Amino acid sequence: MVQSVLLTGAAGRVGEAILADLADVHEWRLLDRDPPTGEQPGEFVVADITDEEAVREAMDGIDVVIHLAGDPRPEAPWDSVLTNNIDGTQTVFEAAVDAGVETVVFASSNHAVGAYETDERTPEMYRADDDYLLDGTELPRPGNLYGVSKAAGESLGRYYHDEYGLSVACVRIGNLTEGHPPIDYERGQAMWLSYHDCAHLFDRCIRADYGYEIVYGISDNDRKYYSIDRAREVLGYEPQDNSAEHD
Ligand SMILES: NC(=O)C1=CN([C@@H]2O[C@H](COP(=O)(O)OP(=O)(O)OC[C@H]3O[C@@H](n4cnc5c(N)ncnc54)[C@H](O)[C@@H]3O)[C@@H](O)[C@H]2O)C=CC1
Ligand SMILES: O=C1O[C@H](COP(=O)(O)O)[C@@H](O)[C@H](O)[C@H]1O
Repeated sequence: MVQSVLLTGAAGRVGEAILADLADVHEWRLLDRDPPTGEQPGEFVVADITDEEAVREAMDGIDVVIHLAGDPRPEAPWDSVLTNNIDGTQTVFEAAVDAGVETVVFASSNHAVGAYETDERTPEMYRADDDYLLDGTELPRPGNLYGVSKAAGESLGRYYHDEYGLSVACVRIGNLTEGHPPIDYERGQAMWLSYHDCAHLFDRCIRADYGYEIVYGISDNDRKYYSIDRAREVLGYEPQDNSAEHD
C-alpha cells in the first residue's frame, strides 16, 4: 500500500539511498535544513527540526515519518547532539503524535552500543568465525556522546509508544557505504549496509505492523556481530548483499 511519508534529513546519504529505490513507491514529503539540489520526488520543506512550528506543518496528512535528520558524526560535540539529535528528535515525536501519524522510524546507530566492542572482544568479534552477537535486547552502551544521543532517541521512541500508542522502529544502522563495503576496515565490513538493503529495510519499516522495535540495519554479511533475525521476523527484511562477496 502506498503511504504518505515524511523523510527528515532527506538531503543526506541515508536519504539518498532510500529515495534511489523508493522514490516512486510512496508519496514523499522531504525535509532538510539544506535546500535540495536537482529534481525531487515530492514537496521539499527547507526547515530545521528544532523549529517546532515548521515540523508541525510538515506532519500534515502524513502516515509515516522516517526521521534521519541529525548530526551523524561519531565525534560530534555535546551541544550539537543535544540540539540536533535529542531536542530535534523530541520535537519530531511530539509533532507526530499530535498530527495523528501512525508510525515513526528512527535512525539510531551502531554507536548506541559501541562500547560492547571491548579490547578483549576485538578484533575477533568482527570476524566470521566469532559467535559474539548483539540482538537488540541488550541495554544501550554508547562509546561516545553521539551514541548517547541515539540511545536517547530510542528512549524517546519507547516513551511515545508506551504513552501514546505510536508505532516506533529504531534502526541501529551499521555502516552505509555505496557500491561496496568499506575497504581494509573489518568493523565496517561486519556492519556494512548496502544502499539497496538500506532502501528495502526502510520500506519494510514503512509497511510492517509492529509496536516498538529495535533492529539492526546491516546487510547479510558473513562477518557480523549484530543479529538481523528480529528485522527478518518482525519486518520481513530480506537483505540481498553480503560484504564477504566483495573480498
Ligand atoms: N550513514 C551511516 O552509515 C549511518 C547513519 N546513521 C544516522 O542516519 C541519519 C542520516 O545519516 P547520514 O545520511 O549518513 O548523514 P548526512 O549528514 O549525510 O545527512 C543528514 C542530513 O540531516 C540534515 N540535518 C542535520 N541536522 C538537521 C536539523 N537540525 N534540521 C534539519 N535537517 C538537519 C543535514 O542537512 C543532512 O542533509 C543520522 O541520524 C545518522 O546519525 C546512523 C548510523 C550509520
Ligand atoms: O552512526 C554512524 O555510524 C557509521 C559507522 O561508524 P564508524 O565509526 O565505523 O564510521 C558512520 O560512518 C556514520 O557517519 C555515523 O553516522
